[in-house]
Amino acid sequence: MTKTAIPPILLVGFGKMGGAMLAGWRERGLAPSVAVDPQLPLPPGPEVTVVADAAAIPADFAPAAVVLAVKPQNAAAVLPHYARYAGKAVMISIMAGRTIAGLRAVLGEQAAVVRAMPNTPAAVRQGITVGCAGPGVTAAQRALADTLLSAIGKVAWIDDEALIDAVTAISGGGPAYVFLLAELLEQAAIAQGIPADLARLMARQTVSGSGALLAASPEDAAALRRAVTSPKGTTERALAVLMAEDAWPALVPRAIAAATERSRELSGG
Ligand SMILES: NC(=O)C1=CN([C@@H]2O[C@H](COP(=O)(O)OP(=O)(O)OC[C@H]3O[C@@H](n4cnc5c(N)ncnc54)[C@H](OP(=O)(O)O)[C@@H]3O)[C@@H](O)[C@H]2O)C=CC1
Ligand SMILES: O=C(O)[C@@H]1CCC=N1
Repeated sequence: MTKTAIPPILLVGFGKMGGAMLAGWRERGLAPSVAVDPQLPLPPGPEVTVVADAAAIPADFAPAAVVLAVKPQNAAAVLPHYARYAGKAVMISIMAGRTIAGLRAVLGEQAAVVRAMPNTPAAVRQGITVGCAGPGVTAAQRALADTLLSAIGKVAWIDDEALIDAVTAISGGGPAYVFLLAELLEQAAIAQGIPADLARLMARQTVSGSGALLAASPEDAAALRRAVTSPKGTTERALAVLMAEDAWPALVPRAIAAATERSRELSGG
């Protein structure tokens, strides 16, 4: 018998993030669901009916949750087609920047909206999602959202919606910064004369192995960093470059501030 831990979902936008969430839900056991995307990507499996637009959703389909995973710039055009589910299903938006008030202005005041910010490790159920429940979200709806989001990784809830812009910058986009590090390590290895295949393996395994160690260890990140850094050794030399005042300690906060500001800009446009 198929395990269905996840109730029927209507997934609107089946791109990189929506697709990653769907992969996580399917692995967990997904009740028959519908995904809408004009791209009609590869059939994702028998439990998901893929349709090109809202008009093609079976009339009798009654989702427990509608997950809005289109680009924020498409929200104004796409959302009105889903207002008919508001008041019945909990509406879970993962769109960067789009506020609960802005979503309810389009979906109707009866819409129970959860604004959530996941990340792509959801595809392997290693994501982190931070959620914020809007007005009218019942305890049962919040519990349902928690079930859905827990199926793709860790979940935290906050009351102050304004913090979601910074969440977007840190954990929403964070995987990109980690993947950039893997790219740069690989390139630096090649520049030092290491064969490309080995450079790729070393970079990937160093990033994923460090992540696994961080996840498994009770130590904080700084302690794990110090454990690598032998006094007067090689790592110390590299960290002197990376931790210089104008290097990562300045660049990372600047990058996060830029992304946070962009999330705020996306609230309206
Ligand atoms: N990527 C990430 O790591 C994260 C993304 N997010 C948020 O998730 C959302 C999606 O991002 P992402 O997956 O990267 O973007 P994608 O462009 O990969 O996915 C969005 C998908 O929605 C499709 N789409 C466009 N119009 C409609 C429509 N009318 N109905 C249904 N689907 C439609 C797009 O098709 P087409 O290409 O033709 O437009 C595309 O396939 C964004 O709001 C983003 O802010 C949140 C956290 C992390
Ligand atoms: O780059 C973006 O706008 C989205 C939100 C967080 C990750 N990707």
